[in-house]
Amino acid sequence: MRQNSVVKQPKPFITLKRYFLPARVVNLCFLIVMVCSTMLTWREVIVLQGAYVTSQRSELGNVSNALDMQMQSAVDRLLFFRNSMQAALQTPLGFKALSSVQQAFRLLRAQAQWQIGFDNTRTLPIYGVSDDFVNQTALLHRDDERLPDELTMAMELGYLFRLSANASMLPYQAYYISRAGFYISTNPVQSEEKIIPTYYRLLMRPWFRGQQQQENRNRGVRWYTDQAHQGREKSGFVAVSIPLDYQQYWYGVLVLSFPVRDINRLLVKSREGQEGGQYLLYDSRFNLLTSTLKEQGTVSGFSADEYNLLLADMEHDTVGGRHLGSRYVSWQKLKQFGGVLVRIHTLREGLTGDFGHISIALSLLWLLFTGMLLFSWRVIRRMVNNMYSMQNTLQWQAWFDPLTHLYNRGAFFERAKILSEQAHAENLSFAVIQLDLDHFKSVNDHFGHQAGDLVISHAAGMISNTIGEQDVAGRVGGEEFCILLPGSTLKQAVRVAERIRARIRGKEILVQKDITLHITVSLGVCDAAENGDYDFESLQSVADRRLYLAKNNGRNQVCFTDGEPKK
Ligand SMILES: Nc1nc2c(ncn2[C@@H]2O[C@H](COP(=O)(O)OP(=O)(O)OP(=O)(O)O)[C@@H](O)[C@H]2O)c(=O)[nH]1
Repeated sequence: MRQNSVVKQPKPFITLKRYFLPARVVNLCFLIVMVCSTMLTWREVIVLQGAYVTSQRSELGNVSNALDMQMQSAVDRLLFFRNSMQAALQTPLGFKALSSVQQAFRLLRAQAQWQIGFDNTRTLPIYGVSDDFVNQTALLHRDDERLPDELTMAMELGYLFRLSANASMLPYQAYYISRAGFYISTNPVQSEEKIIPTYYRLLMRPWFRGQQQQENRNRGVRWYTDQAHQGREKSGFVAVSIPLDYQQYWYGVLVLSFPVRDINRLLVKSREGQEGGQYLLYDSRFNLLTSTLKEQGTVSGFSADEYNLLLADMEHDTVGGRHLGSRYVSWQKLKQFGGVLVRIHTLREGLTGDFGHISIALSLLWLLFTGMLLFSWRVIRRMVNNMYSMQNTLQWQAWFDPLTHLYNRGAFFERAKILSEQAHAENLSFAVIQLDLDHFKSVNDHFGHQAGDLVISHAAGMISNTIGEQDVAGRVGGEEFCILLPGSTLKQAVRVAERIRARIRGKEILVQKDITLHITVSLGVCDAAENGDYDFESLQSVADRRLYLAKNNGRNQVCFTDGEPKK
């Protein structure tokens, strides 16, 4: 017997209702809100991350542009010096003072080391070595014809070196190293015995050796770098040099050298005003030149794997960045000497900066929102579940009788109307059984109301178990039941009624401790075919009339005619 609904609903609607249970709808809504809020927060995080990366690159860009500018101006100066020197060689000045330099040289040239300190407030001293030193050293050559002009040119250059003395952010040392066994420098020697070692060291530098004809065929500007080794920080440099040639003769080399320690100072200074971050400067082969890390000069700042990852990135781009563990590493190739400036920003630095504060606030907001969402989801889920079960209970109570679990009178009549109309429309037979417990009052009177209830519910159980799937039973009065049998003829309905009567009669009901009862029922049966009338109320009144015929005739029997009932 189907008892789930009085009014039949279309199948798709029932399926939809099953899937869209209120609890499921609540789950779905909250899930959508949570996914959307998480996606929105995630989007914010991505935008924030983009802004962070941009800020890192811009900080790095500022420093690397400053470095590049310093080095570009060094190149400009170098070219200016070279052109001035060529002009000086072409048109030597005829000042008397300058010719005294040549005289001084003639007197000193045989000495192991010498210095011509002429007009030191205007120009720079010339430091030199002996003829023997020059003769014994490959690459050096003292050409007596060219020497006078070169010496006066050197004095003029000293004047220019002084004029352009360092006012720049990045100090440099300027040198002219002549192949004729002398040099001038903005970095004066402390004592005369240092002239030979200094000159020798300058000759050994790649910036000098690298300017030989076969090494630098187009005779242009060349950059050279040397790492600052541990404990020998002073030795590191980034230098730009150019050969001085005139009338196909290689006179010497002009060099502007940036000591690594000064570059380091510039990098340390650049960090001021920035939100943390450390800088590492690498040469074109990605060897560390200097870094602002504490362990400066001793570490590259990266593990071998990280180092290789960065190298791979740098193969194709001139600027980039990536997260390495908890650090963000941005890098930019410098235009001037092929070096790479790297900025490392740690998570700790990031968290204490603006982006960190915004990220923390964003995460906390998301956590708060999600927490509140989950909390309200639990509350609403519980409320919806309670309301749903309450609604089901109320609905059940509106349709069903709590004692027998059969349709109550109102719901049964509604259902009966629908089923009788359906049977009529489909021209099906339609039978009705009206049933009443016999002498039920005496059960109440003898054994109490509770025992009476027990008897009623037992009788209802037996009715339910006896009727077919398509049949519908309802409790239409205190101990009165009605059964609809759509598709059953009168004969079939009488057989069902008989079965019910026999079963109830045969059942021993325990009403009190040690007390059992046998009860009987009287039944009236009719069907629509008898009068061709499908109106349920008419059918029920016929069945009721026959029920009373059965009662009058002695009870415990089925009556299906309006004449003499049949026992
Ligand atoms: N225990 C109990 N008794 C009920 C309930 N509803 C109605 N009754 C009682 O059922 C009895 C019906 O008695 P009557 O209508 O006089 O009929 P009867 O005693 O069954 O006798 P006949 O129908 O003539 O065989 C009344 O005493 C009602 O109080 C119920 O829900 N529980």
